Amino acid sequence: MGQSTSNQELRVQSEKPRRDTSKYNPYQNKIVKIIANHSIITIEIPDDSMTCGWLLSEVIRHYKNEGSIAALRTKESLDILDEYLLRFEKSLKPFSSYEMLTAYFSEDCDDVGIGRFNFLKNIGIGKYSKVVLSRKKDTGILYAIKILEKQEVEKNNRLEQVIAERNILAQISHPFIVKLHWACQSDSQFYYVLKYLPGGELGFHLKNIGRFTENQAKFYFGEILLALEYLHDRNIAFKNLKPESIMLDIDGHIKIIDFSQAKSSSPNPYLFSLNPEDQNNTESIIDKTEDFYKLGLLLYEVLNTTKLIEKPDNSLEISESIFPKYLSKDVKNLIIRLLSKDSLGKTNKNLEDTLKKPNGISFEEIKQHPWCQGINWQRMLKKKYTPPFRPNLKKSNFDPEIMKVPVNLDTFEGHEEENFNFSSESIEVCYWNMTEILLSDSNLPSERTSTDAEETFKALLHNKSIDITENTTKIYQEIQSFTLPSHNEIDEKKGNFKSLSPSERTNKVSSIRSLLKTVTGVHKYFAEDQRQHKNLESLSLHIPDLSSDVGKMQEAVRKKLILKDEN
Ligand SMILES: Nc1ncnc2c1ncn2[C@@H]1O[C@H](COP(=O)(O)OP(=O)(O)OP(=O)(O)O)[C@@H](O)[C@H]1O
Repeated sequence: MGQSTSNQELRVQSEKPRRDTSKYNPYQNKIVKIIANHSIITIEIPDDSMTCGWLLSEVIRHYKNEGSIAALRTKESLDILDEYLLRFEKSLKPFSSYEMLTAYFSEDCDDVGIGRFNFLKNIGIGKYSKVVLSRKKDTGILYAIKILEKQEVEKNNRLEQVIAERNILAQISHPFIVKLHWACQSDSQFYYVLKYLPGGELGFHLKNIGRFTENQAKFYFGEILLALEYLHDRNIAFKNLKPESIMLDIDGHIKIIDFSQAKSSSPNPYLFSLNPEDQNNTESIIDKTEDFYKLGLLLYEVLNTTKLIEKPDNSLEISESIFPKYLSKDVKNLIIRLLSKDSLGKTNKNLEDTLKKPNGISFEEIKQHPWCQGINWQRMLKKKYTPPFRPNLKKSNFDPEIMKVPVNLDTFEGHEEENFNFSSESIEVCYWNMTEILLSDSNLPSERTSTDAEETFKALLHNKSIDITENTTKIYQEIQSFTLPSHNEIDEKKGNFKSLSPSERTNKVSSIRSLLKTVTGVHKYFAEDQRQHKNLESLSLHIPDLSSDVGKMQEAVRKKLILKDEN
């Protein structure tokens, strides 16, 4: 390592990307200062296209002291901006000049359980659980950890439901549903390690705003409907739809959380006999009907300043008078259709019809309903519509009272509850493997098939609110078709690299690289970029153990970016 720089201020002019200097550039370069141990690193941001990934890589490149920087965070630990800094593809625009940030140093951790995390603060208190914002010690990534007391679970006879919640979350992957990364346990608690959603509850924003306009409500309704459709297609009933179970991600798109009431029935209801007496089937229809009904209540609630209250017999009085005058005829009609509890085939002729249209309305009918005209459902699924509301990046979206409650946790590892522990790492390892293949110059031999990977990255890139972990399932599928063919197969394999001419190959590799640069925010990764920067030399990359999480990918990117000692 070079000479010690502690207690010294490092002032580093970052290499600016090539641009046409003949044109006048009125942009005033922003300065960001990063406290790393006892030194301060000053980075000049050349322009607004620079990303959080780029900033992190610059800081790592310039830091020469002990320790490995894993992430950046705000000085005052503002949770939403801390999460923003971890999303590599995000622009540095929201940061003002002379912003002061702090480096987070990777902590070694051999623990395989909940000890891998540092608990930061309470962000939610539910009926059965508390939710704590936590940072993974090695990667610096933030997660929301939902914690349930085993004693309480037992007392309320909820073990079956707790395991069901874990099983359901482990098998699903959808842009509008929270992702479960790990499930683990101690002697006294269960933990679900979930993706952290810094935008707060929809209910929290609804309270602040009062009510949504029909257009705003349509956006949320559409994203929720797609999540419900995905669940019902897999025979999962959510059963817990309310503004508090819908959270906003950093861009304002929704994610459904809280599967504490969810129920999963037979994988295929049509495998059941069509006997209306069939207990399971009937229950499954009722559960799904409940989702439509609650969707109706939710739509009413977000458009009004009040909730619809059920009578003691659980019925609702539905008439024109319950609707305020400003609502359109179409939305009133849709709410009434959704609130109809006519689910058990009273009007449907047989059970098969009922299964397709659980409460007299099907997903297709809702999508075709006049109020939903104009929604392009494919666009909606790809998050192409701009959210009506973007969470404030400068202030927390969580209840300050809850955050004041101190975090007090027992982390003793204890006996295993069968079927509880879970890890999404295998999927992430595949993501890592693929990234490694694409990143490594020497590892791009002719026999690799690049098309699937390229398509994946393209798809990721087109989705503006790209979220690396959210796309891991898709990437997992892609990696399956990205296996290295045996030598005998190489020549026969159509579409592989070998079948491309040298110039086609170069084009393909360079397009994959440019996609990857955009995705990771790391712009000076490859040898050809590095040649332009004398100081930058790629270190040979050796990651002995790939059985870790996506953070390894970041670590590898960082390692490659470490500057060779200038002396
Ligand atoms: N992934 C997440 N990111 C950020 N905050 C979250 C996340 N998951 C939950 N929370 C916060 O924690 C609160 C409680 O979580 P959740 O609703 O899952 O718990 P619960 O005990 O099942 O609650 P309920 O009382 O609704 O049954 C949520 O309302 C939300 O504010």
